[in-house]
Amino acid sequence: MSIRAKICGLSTPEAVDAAVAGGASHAGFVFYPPSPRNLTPAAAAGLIARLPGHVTPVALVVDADDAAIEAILAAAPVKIIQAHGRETPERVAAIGSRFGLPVMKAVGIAGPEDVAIAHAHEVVADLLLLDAKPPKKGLPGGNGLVFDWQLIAGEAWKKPWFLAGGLTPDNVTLAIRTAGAPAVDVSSGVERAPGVKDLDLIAAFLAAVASVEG
Ligand SMILES: O=C(O)c1ccccc1NCC(=O)[C@H](O)[C@H](O)COP(=O)(O)O
Repeated sequence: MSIRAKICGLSTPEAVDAAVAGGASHAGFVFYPPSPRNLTPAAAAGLIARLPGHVTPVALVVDADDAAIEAILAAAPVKIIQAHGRETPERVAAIGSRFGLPVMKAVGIAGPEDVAIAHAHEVVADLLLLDAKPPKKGLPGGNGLVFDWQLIAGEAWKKPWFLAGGLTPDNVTLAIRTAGAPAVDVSSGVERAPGVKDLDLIAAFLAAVASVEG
């Protein structure tokens, strides 16, 4: 089976089209005002309209309350909610049942204790995204930081999962092989400046992923 790839933090039609052309399975849209990749729900809706049916639109939120998620869903027809803050398993379950959409819980991994936290989340989350732990100050994700893939090598997961954190066209092949990842997620590694996607890097990343035997 081929490795799936999500390009996150898309904010222009050109970048969306490059993700689709390169074979991305998921397209991520950030709804978090401090981020350089933040979008309004209306702007995201315009970008989602460009996606063919086989590319799944994902809304990335950070500790969002129900009203904020409602406002996103009222305008933007996303199919997965990516919870990328400090959401507890209880909050992840509540988001899923309130909005009737799959929830992908992002968990920062820096040590074995974080792997245990990810396993606690897989009981309620529909998907997991295993990412680098963010710095104490700054954005809770999208920082281009790599974590030690050996921490999850050989780990068995009950839910579908994505490997994230500092992936690039140059390291994604080794990352997939080391972590045994069935899917990957990238943002900074396909940018030429924070929030500015590079179309050639998107193509190179997706070509590297496609070249890995699943
Ligand atoms: O991208 C952001 O600005 C962002 C803001 C707040 C929380 C998460 C954010 N991004 C997460 C991602 O883009 C990805 O899901 C993933 O963490 C990969 O990021 P990167 O290391 O930049 O490839």
